Amino acid sequence: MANFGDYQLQIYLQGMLQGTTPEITTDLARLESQAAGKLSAEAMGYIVPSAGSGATARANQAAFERWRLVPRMLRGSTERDLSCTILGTAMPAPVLVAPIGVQTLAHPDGELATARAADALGLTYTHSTQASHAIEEIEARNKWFQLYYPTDPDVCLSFLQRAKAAGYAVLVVTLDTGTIGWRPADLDRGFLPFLKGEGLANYFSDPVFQSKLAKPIAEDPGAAVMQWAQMFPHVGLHWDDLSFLRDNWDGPIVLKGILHVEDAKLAAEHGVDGVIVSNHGGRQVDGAIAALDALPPIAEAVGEQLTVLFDSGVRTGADAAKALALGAKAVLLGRPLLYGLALAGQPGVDHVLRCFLADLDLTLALTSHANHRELNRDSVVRG
Ligand SMILES: Cc1cc2nc3c(=O)[nH]c(=O)nc-3n(C[C@H](O)[C@H](O)[C@H](O)COP(=O)(O)O)c2cc1C
Ligand SMILES: CC(C)CC(=O)C(=O)O
Repeated sequence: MANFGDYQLQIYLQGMLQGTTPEITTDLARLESQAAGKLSAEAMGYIVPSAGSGATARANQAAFERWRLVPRMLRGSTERDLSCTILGTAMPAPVLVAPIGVQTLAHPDGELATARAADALGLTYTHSTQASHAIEEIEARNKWFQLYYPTDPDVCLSFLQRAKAAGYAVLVVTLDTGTIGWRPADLDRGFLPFLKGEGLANYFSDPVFQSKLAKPIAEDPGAAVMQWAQMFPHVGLHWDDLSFLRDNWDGPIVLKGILHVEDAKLAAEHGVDGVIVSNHGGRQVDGAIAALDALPPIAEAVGEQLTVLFDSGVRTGADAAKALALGAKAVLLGRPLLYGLALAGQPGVDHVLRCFLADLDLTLALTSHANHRELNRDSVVRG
Protein backbone atom coordinates (compact mmCIF):
# COMPACT_ATOMS: atom_id res chain seq x y z
CA MET A 1 0.00 0.00 0.00
CA ALA A 2 1.29 3.44 -0.89
CA ASN A 3 1.25 6.29 1.62
CA PHE A 4 0.24 9.81 0.63
CA GLY A 5 3.59 10.90 2.08
CA ASP A 6 5.36 9.19 -0.86
CA TYR A 7 4.73 12.39 -2.85
CA GLN A 8 7.57 13.90 -0.83
CA LEU A 9 10.10 11.30 -2.07
CA GLN A 10 8.77 11.70 -5.61
CA ILE A 11 9.51 15.44 -5.50
CA TYR A 12 12.99 14.89 -4.06
CA LEU A 13 13.81 12.24 -6.67
CA GLN A 14 12.62 14.40 -9.55
CA GLY A 15 14.89 17.14 -8.26
CA MET A 16 17.91 14.91 -7.75
CA LEU A 17 17.60 12.65 -10.81
CA GLN A 18 15.91 14.88 -13.38
CA GLY A 19 16.86 18.30 -12.06
CA THR A 20 13.22 19.42 -12.05
CA THR A 21 11.56 21.21 -9.16
CA PRO A 22 7.81 21.70 -8.64
CA GLU A 23 6.47 24.64 -10.63
CA ILE A 24 4.05 25.36 -7.81
CA THR A 25 5.36 25.81 -4.28
CA THR A 26 4.93 22.98 -1.78
CA ASP A 27 4.39 25.59 0.95
CA LEU A 28 0.63 25.97 0.79
CA ALA A 29 0.73 29.10 2.94
CA ARG A 30 2.82 30.77 0.19
CA LEU A 31 0.53 29.79 -2.68
CA GLU A 32 -1.40 33.01 -2.39
CA SER A 33 1.55 35.20 -3.39
CA GLN A 34 2.49 32.82 -6.21
CA ALA A 35 -1.07 32.88 -7.56
CA ALA A 36 -1.13 36.68 -7.42
CA GLY A 37 1.02 36.74 -10.54
CA LYS A 38 -1.65 34.82 -12.46
CA LEU A 39 -4.85 36.48 -11.32
CA SER A 40 -6.39 39.80 -12.25
CA ALA A 41 -6.67 42.41 -9.50
CA GLU A 42 -10.44 41.83 -9.48
CA ALA A 43 -10.08 38.06 -9.08
CA MET A 44 -7.47 38.48 -6.33
CA GLY A 45 -9.72 41.03 -4.64
CA TYR A 46 -12.62 38.60 -4.66
CA ILE A 47 -10.75 35.43 -3.66
CA VAL A 48 -8.07 36.44 -1.17
CA PRO A 49 -9.33 39.09 1.25
CA SER A 50 -11.79 38.50 4.01
CA ALA A 51 -14.63 40.61 5.31
CA GLY A 52 -14.02 44.00 6.89
CA SER A 53 -10.64 44.45 8.54
CA GLY A 54 -9.70 40.80 8.03
CA ALA A 55 -9.75 40.21 11.78
CA THR A 56 -11.51 36.85 11.52
CA ALA A 57 -9.14 35.50 8.89
CA ARG A 58 -6.19 36.50 11.09
CA ALA A 59 -7.92 34.92 14.09
CA ASN A 60 -8.23 31.65 12.14
CA GLN A 61 -4.46 31.54 11.61
CA ALA A 62 -3.69 32.65 15.17
CA ALA A 63 -5.88 29.88 16.59
CA PHE A 64 -3.95 27.25 14.62
CA GLU A 65 -0.71 28.78 15.95
CA ARG A 66 -1.95 28.57 19.55
CA TRP A 67 -2.62 24.84 19.47
CA ARG A 68 0.46 22.57 19.41
CA LEU A 69 0.74 18.91 18.53
CA VAL A 70 2.42 16.71 21.15
CA PRO A 71 4.18 13.95 19.19
CA ARG A 72 4.21 10.39 20.49
CA MET A 73 7.08 7.95 19.79
CA LEU A 74 7.62 4.26 19.03
CA ARG A 75 4.02 3.31 18.23
CA GLY A 76 3.67 4.30 14.60
CA SER A 77 3.10 2.25 11.50
CA THR A 78 4.99 1.90 8.21
CA GLU A 79 1.69 2.09 6.43
CA ARG A 80 -0.85 4.66 7.48
CA ASP A 81 -4.55 4.25 6.85
CA LEU A 82 -6.28 7.58 6.42
CA SER A 83 -9.44 6.14 4.89
CA CYS A 84 -12.81 6.84 6.43
CA THR A 85 -16.50 6.93 5.65
CA ILE A 86 -18.23 10.24 6.24
CA LEU A 87 -22.04 10.27 6.05
CA GLY A 88 -22.00 7.22 3.80
CA THR A 89 -19.29 8.54 1.46
CA ALA A 90 -16.06 6.50 1.42
CA MET A 91 -12.95 8.70 1.43
CA PRO A 92 -9.24 7.85 1.12
CA ALA A 93 -8.47 10.58 3.66
CA PRO A 94 -10.49 12.88 5.95
CA VAL A 95 -10.21 15.74 3.47
CA LEU A 96 -12.89 17.23 1.22
CA VAL A 97 -12.93 19.98 -1.36
CA ALA A 98 -14.84 22.94 0.12
CA PRO A 99 -17.66 24.48 -1.90
CA ILE A 100 -16.23 27.45 -3.77
CA GLY A 101 -18.30 29.46 -6.21
CA VAL A 102 -17.41 31.12 -9.49
CA GLN A 103 -14.16 29.20 -10.05
CA THR A 104 -13.75 30.46 -13.62
CA LEU A 105 -12.49 33.61 -11.94
CA ALA A 106 -9.35 31.58 -11.19
CA HIS A 107 -9.11 29.50 -14.39
CA PRO A 108 -11.30 28.99 -17.49
CA ASP A 109 -11.80 25.30 -16.61
CA GLY A 110 -13.22 26.31 -13.23
CA GLU A 111 -15.04 23.65 -11.21
CA LEU A 112 -14.60 21.04 -13.95
CA ALA A 113 -10.85 21.00 -13.28
CA THR A 114 -11.21 21.03 -9.49
CA ALA A 115 -13.72 18.18 -9.53
CA ARG A 116 -11.55 16.09 -11.86
CA ALA A 117 -8.47 16.59 -9.69
CA ALA A 118 -10.40 15.57 -6.57
CA ASP A 119 -11.92 12.59 -8.35
CA ALA A 120 -8.55 11.33 -9.59
CA LEU A 121 -7.52 10.99 -5.94
CA GLY A 122 -10.90 9.57 -4.89
CA LEU A 123 -11.64 12.66 -2.79
CA THR A 124 -15.06 14.22 -2.38
CA TYR A 125 -15.80 17.40 -4.31
CA THR A 126 -18.47 19.83 -3.07
CA HIS A 127 -20.27 21.80 -5.78
CA SER A 128 -21.44 25.32 -4.97
CA THR A 129 -24.85 26.73 -5.86
CA GLN A 130 -22.88 29.73 -7.16
CA ALA A 131 -20.60 27.68 -9.41
CA SER A 132 -19.54 28.67 -12.93
CA HIS A 133 -20.59 25.22 -14.17
CA ALA A 134 -23.97 23.58 -13.82
CA ILE A 135 -24.80 20.74 -11.41
CA GLU A 136 -25.02 18.23 -14.28
CA GLU A 137 -21.61 19.11 -15.76
CA ILE A 138 -19.58 17.79 -12.83
CA GLU A 139 -17.96 14.40 -13.35
CA ALA A 140 -16.87 12.95 -10.03
CA ARG A 141 -17.72 9.73 -8.26
CA ASN A 142 -18.05 11.36 -4.86
CA LYS A 143 -19.81 14.69 -4.96
CA TRP A 144 -21.80 16.68 -2.45
CA PHE A 145 -24.03 19.63 -3.31
CA GLN A 146 -23.83 22.92 -1.41
CA LEU A 147 -27.10 24.83 -1.25
CA TYR A 148 -27.60 28.54 -0.94
CA TYR A 149 -31.29 28.26 -0.09
CA PRO A 150 -33.04 30.55 -2.64
CA THR A 151 -35.98 32.62 -1.43
CA ASP A 152 -38.08 31.01 -4.18
CA PRO A 153 -39.13 27.53 -3.00
CA ASP A 154 -39.79 26.31 -6.55
CA VAL A 155 -36.21 27.04 -7.57
CA CYS A 156 -34.96 25.53 -4.32
CA LEU A 157 -36.88 22.33 -5.01
CA SER A 158 -35.59 22.24 -8.57
CA PHE A 159 -31.96 22.47 -7.31
CA LEU A 160 -32.59 19.60 -4.90
CA GLN A 161 -34.14 17.45 -7.61
CA ARG A 162 -31.37 18.21 -10.09
CA ALA A 163 -28.65 17.46 -7.54
CA LYS A 164 -30.30 14.15 -6.61
CA ALA A 165 -30.73 13.15 -10.27
CA ALA A 166 -27.09 14.00 -10.98
CA GLY A 167 -25.86 11.72 -8.18
CA TYR A 168 -24.88 14.14 -5.40
CA ALA A 169 -24.89 12.21 -2.13
CA VAL A 170 -24.99 14.84 0.61
CA LEU A 171 -26.67 18.25 0.86
CA VAL A 172 -24.53 20.96 2.47
CA VAL A 173 -26.66 23.95 3.46
CA THR A 174 -24.58 27.07 4.01
CA LEU A 175 -26.12 29.26 6.70
CA ASP A 176 -23.52 31.99 7.18
CA THR A 177 -24.14 33.75 3.87
CA GLY A 178 -27.74 34.96 4.12
CA THR A 179 -26.27 37.88 2.23
CA ILE A 180 -22.77 38.87 1.22
CA GLY A 181 -20.54 40.21 4.01
CA TRP A 182 -18.94 43.67 3.96
CA ARG A 183 -16.00 43.12 1.60
CA PRO A 184 -14.06 46.37 1.09
CA ALA A 185 -11.71 44.94 -1.56
CA ASP A 186 -14.68 44.24 -3.85
CA LEU A 187 -16.66 47.31 -2.82
CA ASP A 188 -13.74 49.62 -3.62
CA ARG A 189 -13.63 48.15 -7.14
CA GLY A 190 -17.41 47.97 -7.47
CA PHE A 191 -16.90 44.33 -8.43
CA LEU A 192 -19.23 41.40 -7.81
CA PRO A 193 -18.83 38.58 -10.38
CA PHE A 194 -22.46 37.48 -10.12
CA LEU A 195 -23.72 40.84 -11.33
CA LYS A 196 -21.72 40.22 -14.53
CA GLY A 197 -23.55 36.91 -14.91
CA GLU A 198 -20.58 34.84 -13.66
CA GLY A 199 -21.22 32.07 -11.12
CA LEU A 200 -24.87 31.78 -12.10
CA ALA A 201 -24.65 28.56 -14.15
CA ASN A 202 -26.95 26.64 -11.82
CA TYR A 203 -29.59 29.35 -11.96
CA PHE A 204 -29.33 30.06 -15.67
CA SER A 205 -29.56 26.35 -16.55
CA ASP A 206 -32.58 25.86 -14.30
CA PRO A 207 -35.91 25.43 -16.12
CA VAL A 208 -37.91 26.65 -13.12
CA PHE A 209 -35.77 29.78 -12.78
CA GLN A 210 -36.09 30.38 -16.53
CA SER A 211 -39.87 30.01 -16.32
CA LYS A 212 -39.99 32.94 -13.89
CA LEU A 213 -38.38 35.37 -16.35
CA ALA A 214 -40.38 37.59 -18.71
CA LYS A 215 -37.86 37.03 -21.52
CA PRO A 216 -35.30 34.29 -22.32
CA ILE A 217 -31.92 34.89 -20.66
CA ALA A 218 -30.17 35.45 -24.00
CA GLU A 219 -32.60 38.28 -24.81
CA ASP A 220 -32.35 40.03 -21.45
CA PRO A 221 -29.41 38.75 -19.35
CA GLY A 222 -29.58 41.84 -17.12
CA ALA A 223 -33.09 40.95 -15.98
CA ALA A 224 -31.99 37.37 -15.27
CA VAL A 225 -29.13 38.64 -13.11
CA MET A 226 -31.52 40.89 -11.20
CA GLN A 227 -33.88 37.94 -10.71
CA TRP A 228 -30.96 36.06 -9.11
CA ALA A 229 -30.23 39.14 -6.96
CA GLN A 230 -33.83 38.86 -5.65
CA MET A 231 -33.54 35.16 -4.87
CA PHE A 232 -30.05 34.90 -3.37
CA PRO A 233 -30.17 37.00 -0.16
CA HIS A 234 -32.07 35.00 2.44
CA VAL A 235 -31.35 36.55 5.80
CA GLY A 236 -34.83 35.63 7.01
CA LEU A 237 -34.11 31.90 6.78
CA HIS A 238 -35.19 30.12 9.97
CA TRP A 239 -34.75 26.77 11.68
CA ASP A 240 -38.31 25.84 10.62
CA ASP A 241 -37.30 26.20 6.97
CA LEU A 242 -35.09 23.13 7.30
CA SER A 243 -38.17 20.89 7.26
CA PHE A 244 -38.64 21.77 3.56
CA LEU A 245 -35.19 20.35 2.89
CA ARG A 246 -35.79 17.31 5.07
CA ASP A 247 -39.05 16.64 3.16
CA ASN A 248 -37.42 17.00 -0.24
CA TRP A 249 -33.93 15.54 0.21
CA ASP A 250 -33.66 11.91 1.23
CA GLY A 251 -29.88 11.86 1.84
CA PRO A 252 -27.76 13.29 4.64
CA ILE A 253 -27.97 17.04 5.35
CA VAL A 254 -25.06 19.05 6.74
CA LEU A 255 -25.28 22.64 8.02
CA LYS A 256 -22.25 24.76 7.13
CA GLY A 257 -21.25 27.82 9.12
CA ILE A 258 -22.05 26.68 12.66
CA LEU A 259 -19.99 28.48 15.33
CA HIS A 260 -22.21 28.61 18.43
CA VAL A 261 -22.64 25.51 20.55
CA GLU A 262 -26.37 26.25 20.98
CA ASP A 263 -26.78 26.25 17.17
CA ALA A 264 -25.00 22.91 17.03
CA LYS A 265 -27.50 21.55 19.57
CA LEU A 266 -30.41 23.04 17.57
CA ALA A 267 -29.00 21.36 14.47
CA ALA A 268 -29.16 18.02 16.27
CA GLU A 269 -32.72 18.75 17.45
CA HIS A 270 -33.78 19.58 13.89
CA GLY A 271 -32.74 16.20 12.60
CA VAL A 272 -29.79 17.08 10.39
CA ASP A 273 -26.87 14.70 10.07
CA GLY A 274 -23.84 16.93 10.41
CA VAL A 275 -22.41 20.40 10.85
CA ILE A 276 -19.41 22.15 9.37
CA VAL A 277 -17.76 24.37 11.96
CA SER A 278 -16.72 27.26 9.74
CA ASN A 279 -16.59 31.04 9.57
CA HIS A 280 -16.42 30.94 5.77
CA GLY A 281 -12.69 31.68 5.86
CA GLY A 282 -13.42 35.01 7.54
CA ARG A 283 -15.34 36.24 4.49
CA GLN A 284 -18.62 36.93 6.26
CA VAL A 285 -18.64 38.23 9.86
CA ASP A 286 -15.58 40.35 10.54
CA GLY A 287 -14.72 39.91 14.20
CA ALA A 288 -16.24 36.43 14.40
CA ILE A 289 -14.65 33.77 16.58
CA ALA A 290 -11.82 31.75 15.02
CA ALA A 291 -13.37 28.57 13.63
CA LEU A 292 -10.84 26.40 15.46
CA ASP A 293 -11.80 27.99 18.80
CA ALA A 294 -15.44 27.13 18.13
CA LEU A 295 -14.67 23.49 17.34
CA PRO A 296 -13.90 21.84 20.75
CA PRO A 297 -17.12 22.82 22.57
CA ILE A 298 -19.24 21.91 19.55
CA ALA A 299 -17.54 18.53 19.10
CA GLU A 300 -17.99 17.87 22.80
CA ALA A 301 -21.69 18.84 22.76
CA VAL A 302 -22.88 17.08 19.58
CA GLY A 303 -19.98 14.92 18.38
CA GLU A 304 -21.80 11.72 19.38
CA GLN A 305 -25.00 12.64 17.53
CA LEU A 306 -23.74 14.57 14.52
CA THR A 307 -20.84 14.33 12.11
CA VAL A 308 -18.70 17.36 12.88
CA LEU A 309 -16.61 18.68 9.99
CA PHE A 310 -14.33 21.72 9.89
CA ASP A 311 -13.00 24.43 7.58
CA SER A 312 -11.52 27.94 7.67
CA GLY A 313 -7.81 28.57 7.59
CA VAL A 314 -6.63 25.00 7.05
CA ARG A 315 -3.30 25.29 5.20
CA THR A 316 -1.00 22.50 6.43
CA GLY A 317 -1.06 18.88 7.46
CA ALA A 318 -0.50 20.04 11.02
CA ASP A 319 -3.58 22.29 10.80
CA ALA A 320 -5.66 19.31 9.69
CA ALA A 321 -4.21 17.11 12.44
CA LYS A 322 -5.08 19.76 15.06
CA ALA A 323 -8.68 20.06 13.82
CA LEU A 324 -9.04 16.26 13.79
CA ALA A 325 -7.58 16.06 17.31
CA LEU A 326 -10.08 18.70 18.47
CA GLY A 327 -13.05 16.66 17.30
CA ALA A 328 -13.52 17.13 13.55
CA LYS A 329 -14.13 13.97 11.53
CA ALA A 330 -12.72 15.61 8.39
CA VAL A 331 -11.57 19.00 7.12
CA LEU A 332 -12.48 20.93 3.99
CA LEU A 333 -9.79 22.70 2.00
CA GLY A 334 -10.68 26.11 0.57
CA ARG A 335 -8.53 28.88 -0.92
CA PRO A 336 -5.33 26.83 -1.47
CA LEU A 337 -7.18 24.78 -4.10
CA LEU A 338 -8.26 27.91 -5.90
CA TYR A 339 -4.65 29.12 -5.96
CA GLY A 340 -3.55 25.79 -7.43
CA LEU A 341 -6.34 26.10 -9.99
CA ALA A 342 -5.22 29.62 -10.91
CA LEU A 343 -1.61 28.51 -11.30
CA ALA A 344 -2.08 25.42 -13.47
CA GLY A 345 -5.70 24.27 -13.82
CA GLN A 346 -6.37 20.61 -12.96
CA PRO A 347 -2.67 19.69 -12.45
CA GLY A 348 -2.37 22.67 -10.10
CA VAL A 349 -5.26 21.46 -7.95
CA ASP A 350 -3.81 17.95 -8.08
CA HIS A 351 -0.44 19.22 -6.81
CA VAL A 352 -2.03 21.17 -3.96
CA LEU A 353 -4.13 18.18 -2.89
CA ARG A 354 -1.14 15.82 -3.04
CA CYS A 355 1.03 18.23 -1.02
CA PHE A 356 -1.67 18.62 1.60
CA LEU A 357 -2.31 14.87 1.87
CA ALA A 358 1.43 14.13 2.01
CA ASP A 359 1.94 16.72 4.74
CA LEU A 360 -0.94 15.26 6.78
CA ASP A 361 0.35 11.71 6.28
CA LEU A 362 3.89 12.66 7.30
CA THR A 363 2.55 14.54 10.33
CA LEU A 364 0.82 11.33 11.41
CA ALA A 365 3.95 9.27 10.74
CA LEU A 366 6.18 11.65 12.71
CA THR A 367 3.78 11.84 15.65
CA SER A 368 3.59 8.02 15.74
CA HIS A 369 0.00 7.60 14.61
CA ALA A 370 -1.07 4.73 12.37
CA ASN A 371 -4.16 6.63 11.33
CA HIS A 372 -5.97 9.90 11.94
CA ARG A 373 -8.56 8.27 14.19
CA GLU A 374 -5.90 7.96 16.90
CA LEU A 375 -5.71 11.74 17.20
CA ASN A 376 -7.60 13.08 20.21
CA ARG A 377 -7.49 15.81 22.85
CA ASP A 378 -4.33 14.24 24.29
CA SER A 379 -2.59 14.85 20.96
CA VAL A 380 -2.67 18.64 21.37
CA VAL A 381 -2.06 21.34 23.96
CA ARG A 382 -3.08 24.98 23.88
CA GLY A 383 0.08 27.08 24.05
C1 LIG B 1 -13.66 32.58 -3.61
C2 LIG B 1 -14.45 31.81 -2.59
C3 LIG B 1 -15.75 31.45 -2.90
C4 LIG B 1 -16.50 30.71 -1.98
N1 LIG B 1 -17.74 30.30 -2.32
C5 LIG B 1 -18.47 29.56 -1.47
C6 LIG B 1 -19.73 29.06 -1.84
O1 LIG B 1 -20.20 29.28 -2.96
N2 LIG B 1 -20.43 28.35 -0.92
C7 LIG B 1 -19.95 28.11 0.34
O2 LIG B 1 -20.60 27.45 1.15
N3 LIG B 1 -18.73 28.54 0.71
C8 LIG B 1 -17.97 29.25 -0.17
N4 LIG B 1 -16.73 29.67 0.19
C9 LIG B 1 -16.21 29.33 1.53
C10 LIG B 1 -15.49 27.98 1.53
O3 LIG B 1 -16.37 26.91 1.37
C11 LIG B 1 -14.74 27.75 2.86
O4 LIG B 1 -15.65 27.88 3.92
C12 LIG B 1 -13.59 28.73 3.06
O5 LIG B 1 -12.88 28.94 1.86
C13 LIG B 1 -12.65 28.21 4.13
O6 LIG B 1 -11.67 29.17 4.43
P1 LIG B 1 -10.18 29.11 3.81
O7 LIG B 1 -10.30 29.31 2.36
O8 LIG B 1 -9.48 30.25 4.49
O9 LIG B 1 -9.61 27.79 4.20
C14 LIG B 1 -15.96 30.39 -0.72
C15 LIG B 1 -14.63 30.76 -0.42
C16 LIG B 1 -13.88 31.44 -1.35
C17 LIG B 1 -12.45 31.79 -1.02
C1 LIG C 1 -21.21 35.23 -1.62
C2 LIG C 1 -21.51 33.93 -2.28
C3 LIG C 1 -22.43 34.10 -3.45
C4 LIG C 1 -20.25 33.20 -2.68
C5 LIG C 1 -19.42 32.91 -1.49
O1 LIG C 1 -19.76 32.09 -0.70
C6 LIG C 1 -18.22 33.67 -1.22
O2 LIG C 1 -17.79 34.49 -2.04
O3 LIG C 1 -17.67 33.52 -0.12
